[in-house]
Amino acid sequence: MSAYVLILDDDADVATAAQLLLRRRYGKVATLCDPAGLPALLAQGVPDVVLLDLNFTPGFIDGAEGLALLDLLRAQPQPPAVIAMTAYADVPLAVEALKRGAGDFITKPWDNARLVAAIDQALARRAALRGPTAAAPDLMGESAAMRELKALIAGVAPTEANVMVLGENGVGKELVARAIHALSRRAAGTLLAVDMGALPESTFESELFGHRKGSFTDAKADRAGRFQAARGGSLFLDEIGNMPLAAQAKLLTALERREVTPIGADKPEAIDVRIISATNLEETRLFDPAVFRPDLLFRLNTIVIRVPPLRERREDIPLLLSHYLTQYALQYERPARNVSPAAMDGLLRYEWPGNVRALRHACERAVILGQGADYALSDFGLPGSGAVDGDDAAPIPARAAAASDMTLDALEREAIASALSQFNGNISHAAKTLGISRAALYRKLGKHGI
Ligand SMILES: Nc1ncnc2c1ncn2[C@@H]1O[C@H](COP(=O)(O)OP(=O)(O)OP(=O)(O)O)[C@@H](O)[C@H]1O
Repeated sequence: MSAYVLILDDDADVATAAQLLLRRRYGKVATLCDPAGLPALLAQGVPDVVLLDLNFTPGFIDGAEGLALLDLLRAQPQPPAVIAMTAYADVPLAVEALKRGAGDFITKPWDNARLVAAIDQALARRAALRGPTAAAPDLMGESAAMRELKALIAGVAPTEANVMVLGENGVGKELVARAIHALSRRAAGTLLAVDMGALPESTFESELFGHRKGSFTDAKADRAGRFQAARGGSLFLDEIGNMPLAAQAKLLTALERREVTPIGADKPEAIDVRIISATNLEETRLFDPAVFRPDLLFRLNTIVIRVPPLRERREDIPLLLSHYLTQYALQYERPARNVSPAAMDGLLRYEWPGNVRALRHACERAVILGQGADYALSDFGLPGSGAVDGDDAAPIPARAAAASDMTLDALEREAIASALSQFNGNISHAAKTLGISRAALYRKLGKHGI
């Protein structure tokens, strides 16, 4: 990650040890042993995090000089997060540092994992302070649940922690993954998405780890795997719960060693990716060792983000409706219309088993097929949403009749939308019904921007 960490310690050995530990993890790690050089260094750029030795001058252990440096750091226009270090487990001094604005403190000799965790947390807090609601602009919703989700994303994004996103079909897990990447220090790198459920076991290693020319019949040239292609960025492993156990073992080895060996290569290659994974598997299934290896789970779910289903944040429905109805009305050049009060009532009460994806498809359908002055509940074509009530206009027009003025492209969209809605957003079932592979369905979803 491209965070800038400064180690301010008069003991050059200590500073170097910390630098060696941290520079593999953070973009820039500088050391400074003479505090007189601090103003000049700050003039060149303020670090994100400073590890500040409080007992700075040898022989002086009251911490006065360290605290003065802390004040100087805190006085910067965009002050760094400061983690105070003390060799003496000097609690009063550490407390004084916390009072003066240090975010955390650790004692020397430090525990490596604790030090890294403290830096990650400091970075997360800084990001959260930048304002969680400004984060994740694509994720719409102002309900308490969505605000909490966005705050969590903003807090977690700048850390290097692997994140597992859980939630039902169509709740927005991929959007969450994209938001995490966009707000992370890897944002300048790529976010590469891999549908783990659609990856055939036979090509699993080649796809993920790459291969060398001639290593098998079809290996006509060297090929980088997804791990190499995402270097410096994030790898989004979608549908992780659908991975066969054998593939899980291979993925685990790569994550444990933090290196992959392309097929036919004699040397492993170090990996530099952050893993964001997602699944719609229920947690009871995910925690079943017969379904998912606990050791792999442990590697992937450092942070778990649960995306709540739409029925648990119904306040977001009007906003999402208005967004998608407007978007599709523009796209299909249809007039802007309101949702009738009765339709709104039905849409608010609907269970939305396919979540936001289903809502989006329902809006598209309503825009294409709706005939009344306002949108009626029946225009949204929700399975089991109940009868059309008094206020609402005509019954749902027959698809065949409406299809005559639709383009082939729009028909394809409509077929995909109704298959997804029929199976509550379940990609595997929808693909089966449409007679195409899951991978092909994903491509079509991308093509239609669904
Ligand atoms: N909060 C939201 N705001 C706006 N659009 C959303 C939101 N959540 C989901 N969507 C839209 O719903 C659709 C499904 O979202 P996404 O692909 O992220 O869901 P998912 O949980 O990854 O689905 P699946 O489990 O089926 O892969 C996308 O079109 C996405 O843009």
